[in-house]
Amino acid sequence: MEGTDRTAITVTWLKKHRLLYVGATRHPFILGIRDGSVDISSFKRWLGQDYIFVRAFVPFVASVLLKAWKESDDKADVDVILGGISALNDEVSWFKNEASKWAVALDSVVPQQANLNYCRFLERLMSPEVDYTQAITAFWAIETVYRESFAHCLEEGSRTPQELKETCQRWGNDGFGQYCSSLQSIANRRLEKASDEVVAKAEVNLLEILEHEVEFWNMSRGAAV
Ligand SMILES: Cc1ncc(CN)c(N)n1
Repeated sequence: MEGTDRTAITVTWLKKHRLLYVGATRHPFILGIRDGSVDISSFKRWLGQDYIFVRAFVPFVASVLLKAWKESDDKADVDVILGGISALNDEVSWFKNEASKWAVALDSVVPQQANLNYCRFLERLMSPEVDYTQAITAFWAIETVYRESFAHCLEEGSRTPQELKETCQRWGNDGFGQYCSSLQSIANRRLEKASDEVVAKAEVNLLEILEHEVEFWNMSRGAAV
């Protein structure tokens, strides 16, 4: 059907790796927020650790912007990524506010191993050997896990506690959903034109991202790291 992209590569991947995707987006930590059973100390641990992650995410997104500017076949990509950087700027301020609300001392949070591993992976993705197609696909995947996870906490039937709703809105709102769709369209467009080697690498990166996301949620729940 004209205008309908039935074979978008990212959609095929999410079906192929459904179990892992569901593991990353329907993790017990998220389900605990959604049904109200979440342990607030877990939430606070997640908050402190995610602040560290987001700070490491900023240079990664800046590297994606640079690659888009140099390599993209569509100038509009830079605008979408710039919007992401602007949202990240708000996100950093939000973390600081939220941390003071919950009495989490961000300066004394020590990054846990799962966080360090994920940040190291981001650094690998920043390397010049990783091309724009791989970088934008990874960017889409990382944002989408949060979008899908937190949107689930706001869907009908959820019993998310009032004091956690704003957190869920941050990534679960429709605007963030639109932004993730824009990233997905860019990723699909690039993947369709990419070599088999780049497509294969991007798929491996997606799997690694989903694994890191699961580990990140595990860490928040206080699992051994
Ligand atoms: C671990 C993690 N993954 C994704 C996001 C979304 N920016 C985040 N803040 N933290």
